[in-house]
Amino acid sequence: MSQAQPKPLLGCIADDFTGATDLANMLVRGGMRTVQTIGIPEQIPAVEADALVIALKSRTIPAAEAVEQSLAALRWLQQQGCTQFFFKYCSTFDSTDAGNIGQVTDALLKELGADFTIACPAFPENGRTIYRGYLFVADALLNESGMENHPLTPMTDANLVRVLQRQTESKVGLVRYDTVAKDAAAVTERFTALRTEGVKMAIADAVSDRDLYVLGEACAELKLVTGGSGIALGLPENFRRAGLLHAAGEAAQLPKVDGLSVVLAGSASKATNAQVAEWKSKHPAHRIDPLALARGEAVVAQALAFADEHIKKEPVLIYATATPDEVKAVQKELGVAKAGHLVEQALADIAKGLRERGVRQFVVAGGETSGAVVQALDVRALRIGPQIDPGVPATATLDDQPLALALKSGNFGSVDFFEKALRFLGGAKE
Ligand SMILES: Nc1ncnc2c1ncn2[C@@H]1O[C@H](COP(=O)(O)OP(=O)(O)OP(=O)(O)O)[C@@H](O)[C@H]1O
Ligand SMILES: O=C(O)[C@@H](O)C(=O)CO
Repeated sequence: MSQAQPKPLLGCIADDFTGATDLANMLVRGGMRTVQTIGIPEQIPAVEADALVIALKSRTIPAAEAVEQSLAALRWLQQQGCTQFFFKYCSTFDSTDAGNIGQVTDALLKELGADFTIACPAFPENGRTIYRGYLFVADALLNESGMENHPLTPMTDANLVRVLQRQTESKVGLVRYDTVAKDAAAVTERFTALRTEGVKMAIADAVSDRDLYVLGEACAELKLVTGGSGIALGLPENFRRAGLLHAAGEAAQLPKVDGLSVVLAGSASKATNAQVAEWKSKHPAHRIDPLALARGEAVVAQALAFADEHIKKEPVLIYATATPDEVKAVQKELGVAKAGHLVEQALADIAKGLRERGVRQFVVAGGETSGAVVQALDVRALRIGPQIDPGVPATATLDDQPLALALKSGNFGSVDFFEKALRFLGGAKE
């Protein structure tokens, strides 16, 4: 961004890569031209943007490191001229008692000299709603939704006030549904009351997009907003109302990217398991085995040899996706962190090998997995394009020879998502 260009308005810090594209997708839908960077960029992307989203990989690293990286990202965004800031985490509040949502929020508030923010992971379009502080995934409480089996951040308590309180010494409060059901003025009044009670962060109930628009409007004056992508629904309108957002026309245009295509899945979520099964019933697929990786077998070379047999004719899926029981068995043998790292590294190496073979369109399932893959592909920044499914846009790298990427959060996407995403990356509009 040169000095002559208008400054970005909203600066966002996301704790994982697919979460970043999810948020960017929401902002683009609201008419904000959005650029996502992979980590804090060394060079400023030379494009105009109303919102900047920095994708970190800080969800499951030690809290002190997550704080340090998030603060560095905040300072960079401040230097670019952003005036409001957003900390994006998962719509299923993925974290452990060790962090990192509470600690990062505390640090960002302090750095901004702010005394209050909300914490709202609700995303009704994808089935995440919050009532009386309890998070539901579709019809189930969070701790009965399958998220209790997550490989890295098992969620065993659906009461988000309790979950967040365990991650911070600041007082955590609640903006109840009865207030949100009124209007933005009632919510703002509640913010004031909570501040008086010494509350620094408040979980906000929301069961519909209407609630998110109300909350978004009430957040207009907050320096920091935290949550899932849903709470960003109402933010573009605040800038428009203030006469700051002039972007006209299409915020979601991408260059055309030709080349071979693949799907890489390292997510073990329910949705990804179903998507893998659907793909396998129709197309070539190859499974990578974490235990074979641990034994030092040539798993990457085998996967690339499989790809060589097929990719010139049709796209392939390479996956580590397994059932919760299979994942648990592997983790018992290798340890959670080692199992995750081995699989991520293998998929990252496979992605590099595939690019050398002419692959230009990558669909990647899983936030940690996407992080590993985009780092391996040396991706620096992404332009965000049209939505494929709620929470997942098509994207293209900001390079002379762009790659087309769809980075899917583990639990997002319809059962035929992989095929649909490849159609989008190939330039189709649906
Ligand atoms: N078969 C397996 N055994 C053990 N670990 C696995 C296996 N398959 C995947 N993993 C690991 O599980 C983790 C899944 O995390 P990832 O963030 O990629 O997916 P997700 O949690 O479903 O997605 P999101 O974070 O977007 O919700 C990764 O570290 C991955 O390497
Ligand atoms: O909010 C979500 O559910 C996703 O964007 C995500 O962060 C999953 O990793």
